[in-house]
Amino acid sequence: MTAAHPPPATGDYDTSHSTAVRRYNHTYGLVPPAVESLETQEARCLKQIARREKPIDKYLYLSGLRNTNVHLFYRLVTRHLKDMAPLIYTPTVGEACLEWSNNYVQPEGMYISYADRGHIASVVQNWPEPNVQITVVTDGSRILGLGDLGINGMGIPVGKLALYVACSGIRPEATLPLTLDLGTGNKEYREDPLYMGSRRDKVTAEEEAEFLDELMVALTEKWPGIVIQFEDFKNPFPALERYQGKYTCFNDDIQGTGAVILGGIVSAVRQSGTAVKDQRAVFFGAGSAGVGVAKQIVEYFMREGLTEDEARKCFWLVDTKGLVTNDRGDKLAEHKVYFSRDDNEGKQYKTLEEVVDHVQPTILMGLSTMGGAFTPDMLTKMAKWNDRPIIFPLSNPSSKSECTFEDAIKYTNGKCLFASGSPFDDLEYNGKILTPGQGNNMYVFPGIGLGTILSQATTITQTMIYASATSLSHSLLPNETSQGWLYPEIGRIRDVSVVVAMGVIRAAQKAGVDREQSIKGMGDEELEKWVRAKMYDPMEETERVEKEVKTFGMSNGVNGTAKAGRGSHL
Ligand SMILES: NC(=O)C1=CN([C@@H]2O[C@H](COP(=O)(O)OP(=O)(O)OC[C@H]3O[C@@H](n4cnc5c(N)ncnc54)[C@H](OP(=O)(O)O)[C@@H]3O)[C@@H](O)[C@H]2O)C=CC1
Ligand SMILES: CC(=O)C(=O)O
Ligand SMILES: [Mg+2]
Repeated sequence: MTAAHPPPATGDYDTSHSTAVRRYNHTYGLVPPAVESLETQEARCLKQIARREKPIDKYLYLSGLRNTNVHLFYRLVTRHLKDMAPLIYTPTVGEACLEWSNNYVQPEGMYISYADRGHIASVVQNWPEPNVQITVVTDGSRILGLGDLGINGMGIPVGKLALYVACSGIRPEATLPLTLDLGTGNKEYREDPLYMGSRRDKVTAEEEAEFLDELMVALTEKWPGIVIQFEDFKNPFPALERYQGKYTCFNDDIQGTGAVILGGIVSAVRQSGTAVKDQRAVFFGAGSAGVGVAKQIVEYFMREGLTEDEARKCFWLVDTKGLVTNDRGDKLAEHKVYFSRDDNEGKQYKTLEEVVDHVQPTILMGLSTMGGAFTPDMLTKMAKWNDRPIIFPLSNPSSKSECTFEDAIKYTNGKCLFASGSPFDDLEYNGKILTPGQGNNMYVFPGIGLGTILSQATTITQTMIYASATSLSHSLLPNETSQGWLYPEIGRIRDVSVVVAMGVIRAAQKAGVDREQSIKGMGDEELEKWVRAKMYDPMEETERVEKEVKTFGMSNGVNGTAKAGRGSHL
């Protein structure tokens, strides 16, 4: 009998590993003989990506890479984030979700069905990784602006967690993409023979609540301290309310988006030249993101000296029925009530156009899922009423953006302060290259997660979320600020995540929800060093494994039974 040894993990097939590591990991002979430099590996990957024309094919290639050579995948993504983010995240992840069941090759994460209620804990036990630190969970019911995609929404937890690893250095094996199969209202999918979820209608809100209660217990019993990020639920407010003081969790669409847009608005308001008290914000979309963003900005306006009522009155929210007012005649969803207007003098404004004309806003915010809703006429008027109109079409993916960067620039004569949810290319205007901001929660959630994990926070407080926004706004470099950018260069996102994580850690300490004792007395410089040292760096992985084998290989023999390749966790 030969001694049993664990099967190789995906990182073990890395062609950058030396012969000694391959022998140690029992992968010798299972990969081509050349021991390759990172540059050679990268050149091959870039060549393979370049020869695929469609973004979805590039996405599928990258998924394959992640599943067969995880560290190489992250080396590529971290070194080329500006080019890779649109392929592994929005907009391409939207297409990947739409076609998830058609393109299925491997699981990518965990699926838990409504039929599993009563024994969710035993399903969770099947996840092979012992040290999960963070999960992104969706029920697939509002995937980007694409509607209810059921379990095809798995692309979102997978994509968000890939950004956690690439942007804030959580180790890949410490992440759990989780999709809840609670039925779907998507009839087309239910009737599609290739759809891989349950073919039942979506469970009721009460059934979902009961299911989530059991899930939260199961997750935290298996992995105490796990950070739970709720993502792309159609109605996420009840769960946030139920769990936010009890578990280490947050809702990315309400709170992460609120924070990232607040981070950008602080600079935009400053550059607009209009005082906070004179800002008038029309929000197209009064859902989780719209209300989440508006609430964060209210808090900012209050810190700038407005009373809560004055701050609240700076917002006009528009949904499918028009301007949200007290006397509209329908029963308002609870989350809309706070912003409902009482100064419309009985008149109802049914369309965005009417509201825009009525309010003459300084800020036009789009979180509506309605691509193209900001018309040339509205954009032109925004430029007529304001020196620097703030135009944020934030819906994802690109096809749902309320306007393009090109149109915003064209119809405001280059005057607007712009950020979109999905990326747009730079463009030349009047001989100048203009760079659009990307107001996407990807600038904050990696830092929120990292800061929460590192401080071992028991809950994620509102002050931690607010700190992520202010830290983001302080993370711009002088050359970025001087060009009028609202968000930092995307390629610097690892550094930005460190700044955000530090802000979150400090806020956790201040709120008294932190448990990591060793960093309590650290100054900022020492803390930053400590945070950076805790981050997974795919560029150092080959060397780290090499060292590990040298150390442990000596005691275990070249074909030792211990396994190299798994890093120590954060
Ligand atoms: N940039 C970023 O980081 C983020 C962007 N988003 C994007 O924001 C969008 C909305 O997300 P979320 O708030 O969670 O979704 P919700 O479903 O919670 O909200 C959508 C809102 O838009 C309104 N709406 C939908 N269709 C129309 C229409 N035809 N006319 C007027 N209003 C309409 C809805 O009205 P009603 O209430 O009447 O149904 C609702 O208020 C998505 O595209 C998502 O991708 C979300 C999170 C982060
Ligand atoms: C970015 C994001 O979270 C969304 O569009 O839902
Ligand atoms: Mg989302």
